[in-house]
Amino acid sequence: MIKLVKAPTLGLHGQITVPGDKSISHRAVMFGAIAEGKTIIDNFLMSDDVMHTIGVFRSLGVEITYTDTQAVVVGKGLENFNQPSEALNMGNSGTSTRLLMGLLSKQPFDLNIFGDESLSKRPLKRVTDPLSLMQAKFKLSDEEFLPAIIQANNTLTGITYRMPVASAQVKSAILLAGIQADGETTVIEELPSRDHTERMLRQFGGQIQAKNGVITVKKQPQLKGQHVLVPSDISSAAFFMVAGLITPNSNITINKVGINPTRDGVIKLLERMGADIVQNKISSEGEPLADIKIRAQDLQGITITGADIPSAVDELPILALAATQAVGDTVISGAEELRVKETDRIATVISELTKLGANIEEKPDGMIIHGGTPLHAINGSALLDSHGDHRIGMMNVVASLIADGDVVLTGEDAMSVSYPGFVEDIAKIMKQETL
Ligand SMILES: O=C(O)C1=C[C@@H](OP(=O)(O)O)[C@@H](O)[C@H](O)C1
Ligand SMILES: C=C(OP(=O)(O)O)C(=O)O
Repeated sequence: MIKLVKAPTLGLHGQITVPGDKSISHRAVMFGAIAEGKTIIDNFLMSDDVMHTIGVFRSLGVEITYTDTQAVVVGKGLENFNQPSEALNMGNSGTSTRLLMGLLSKQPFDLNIFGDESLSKRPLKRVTDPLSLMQAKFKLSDEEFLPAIIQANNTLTGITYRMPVASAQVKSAILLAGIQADGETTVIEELPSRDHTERMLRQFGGQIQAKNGVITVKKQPQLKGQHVLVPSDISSAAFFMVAGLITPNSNITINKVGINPTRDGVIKLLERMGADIVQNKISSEGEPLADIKIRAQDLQGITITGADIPSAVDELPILALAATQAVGDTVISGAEELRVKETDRIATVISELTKLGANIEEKPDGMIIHGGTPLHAINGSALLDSHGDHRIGMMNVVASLIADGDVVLTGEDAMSVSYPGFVEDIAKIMKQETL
């Protein structure tokens, strides 16, 4: 349990560099492991989720070493993994689970996989349905959940698959099987989801075609180890963007954030709410980067619909907090995917923010946030809970910056799933009133 503190009246100030991108760090380890030779990954995210991806490949015999911000993977190729002696632990990580169900769907031995309580409630048929059409074989608990077995298999065949949900994890699982399959594999997306898998496959020397939501891969010749520079994670930066906007008198810069257009929905949505966000672009060979400048500002309520969700899917909790401070209502619809994340994020956002006086109506596919509520611990004190969900934990920490009364947070350990050191980094930009 930790005591949370209100920001000083002088606001939040200074520069902050958030850790490396989680989605890209997972993928860099995966591509590094199946490539030939060494992959060096800089600004690597050393978080609980990514450690589970590392753990899986170590169990498969891949040599991986790391320091604070760099990882080195000595690739083995797809056909030389060792049979692990134990079940593979995916921890809390949906990305590890779903991508690896595709990547490891053509191994000569069974792979037992399991995860924590939250991950064991998250749906997997969305990946096993298309992968089974490709002739991969799985056994799921209750035909949907972990623990599961990725069964031994020596054939994969390409398919054409129209995505029923916008999900980069499903798309990536199919593409990672597609690069080992006979024939062509095509994924058709209605709405664009994050394209880090496609970009990284190209960087590792692979061939992929992607145009207007139609993405095609074939069996690849041996990929080659690379030097990967991971951008700072926009999903982590989002907590600082909203903290800077809603905490009076703030003025902060968030350094070298990844602004891939399939991920920058949080910036677009905050701009629609009236935020003036300065993006100083930095030239880079890989993913696009920018320093982002934020000042405290008044915001207006907006309407967020299904088409807005994929590029901001993990940022909806912190956007909901921003909406509690906006003038007017913010209506979020088409966001049913939030119900199958680490928690039901529609329910947990509402349960936590209402403890601080927010006025939010629950809808099956979203919420209506009635803005303009000064946040305060009801009856003077509030016990917030991360519910084991890193993004709910971090939303609570940011909410406490503007909340009156005594606020404490339980389940703070969850934040290390994507951002170890988040509370310490928030403390760094709290300018002391005596300065
Ligand atoms: O591919 C990825 O790295 C991710 C995709 C998204 O999940 P879905 O594919 O389920 O939308 C996102 O919520 C998750 O945090 C990371
Ligand atoms: C949903 C998330 O991750 P994952 O699906 O990898 O557990 C997230 O990071 O918010």
